[in-house]
Amino acid sequence: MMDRFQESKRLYEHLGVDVDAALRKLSDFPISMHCWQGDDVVGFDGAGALSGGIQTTGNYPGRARTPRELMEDIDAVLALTPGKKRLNLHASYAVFEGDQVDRDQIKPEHFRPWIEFAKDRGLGLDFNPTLFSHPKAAGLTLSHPDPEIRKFWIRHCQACLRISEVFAEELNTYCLMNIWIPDGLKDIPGDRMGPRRRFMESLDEILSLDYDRNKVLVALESKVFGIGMESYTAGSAEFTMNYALSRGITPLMDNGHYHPTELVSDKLSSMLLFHPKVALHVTRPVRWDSDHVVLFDDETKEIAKEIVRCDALDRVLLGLDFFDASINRIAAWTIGMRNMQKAMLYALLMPMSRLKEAQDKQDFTTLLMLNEECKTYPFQDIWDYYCESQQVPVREEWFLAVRQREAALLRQRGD
Ligand SMILES: C[C@H](O)[C@H](O)[C@@H](O)C(=O)CO
Ligand SMILES: [Mn+2]
Repeated sequence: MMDRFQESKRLYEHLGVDVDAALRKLSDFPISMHCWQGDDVVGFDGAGALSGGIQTTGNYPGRARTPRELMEDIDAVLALTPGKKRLNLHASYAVFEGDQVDRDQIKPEHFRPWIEFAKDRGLGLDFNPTLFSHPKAAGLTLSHPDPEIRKFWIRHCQACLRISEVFAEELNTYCLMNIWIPDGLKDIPGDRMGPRRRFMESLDEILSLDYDRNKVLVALESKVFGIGMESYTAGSAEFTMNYALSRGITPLMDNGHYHPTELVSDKLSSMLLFHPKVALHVTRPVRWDSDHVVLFDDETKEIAKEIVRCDALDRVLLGLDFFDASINRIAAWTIGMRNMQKAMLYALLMPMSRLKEAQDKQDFTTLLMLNEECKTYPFQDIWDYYCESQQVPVREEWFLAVRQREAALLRQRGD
């Protein structure tokens, strides 16, 4: 492998790319791994059916049912994925060793197993209040006309701020706490301003808590529609971008949350001009916000290229967000995590300064030629070398480990 790597490295260097620097940057760039692919976004607080206009489809056997099973599955994926990782939790994954409490009463102690899990693996923890799959989330939450419902979810989000602070303190890294609400309407609204004003006021109350803004980065995730809320969402892109900019929190773009012809890769540079940090949920929408497994496809590569072109590896907080229950969940996670790393490496191996120079000179012929020729450079040799250097399986060898584990897993967990 080393001979192929050295030969391919020379080709990239001839193109003007510093391969060693690319590998170093890649190994330092964290991907936040979403916990919810492992159990179909069910969680452990008895939430029951997934609500909020999102859906997991499929019923492949072996879903993780307990914190221990989910942690085992996360470990299985970590062993197959190169690079730096963080773990992204939802509040509904609280572990109640004593009496269970409602979501507005959760405390850091309810996440102690996760803190120890992350500490033992050198992982940072990111966090999400869970404003769905709950009796008080039957439609609207932070934008609800009933002040008691709003106050419940405000208390929940403030409880999550305290938990996020403890995550950051104990793991000695920031915690990104991302707020997404499902609030929307199935059909044409009679009042678009009211819910958005209430949402804004609820967020202001949440952020009035004296939390450590150096440790906890609050993000706000937009959405354009959901199942059962096709006609209106309170947290539209315009709302979340303006709220985040005006309050100094972090906007989060999920590339499944826009109209089909809109591309997050095209939005990122604009956001980076006005925000110190931008958070992402990289996913794959198919016909709708279907949360398919991330592919090594053009848009995933283009998002990665924009992060590199904008020199924003320390300003873009990248997490994955997909949940596919139709295939082996460990394989789904591993494919998505490895593909995001591949896309970042692919971008880091692009001759960005030459592409920019060609564009600035309006030499669009060279620009097109370079973009196209780069597609057939020996990326695979560099990727294989990277996996080997990160002590993870090369090419499809990771799949053997998944299949070997699956048989025992299915005997233990059944359907
Ligand atoms: C589980 C996540 O909070 C959820 O997927 C959210 O990020 C989203 O994208 C909803 O469509
Ligand atoms: Mn998302």
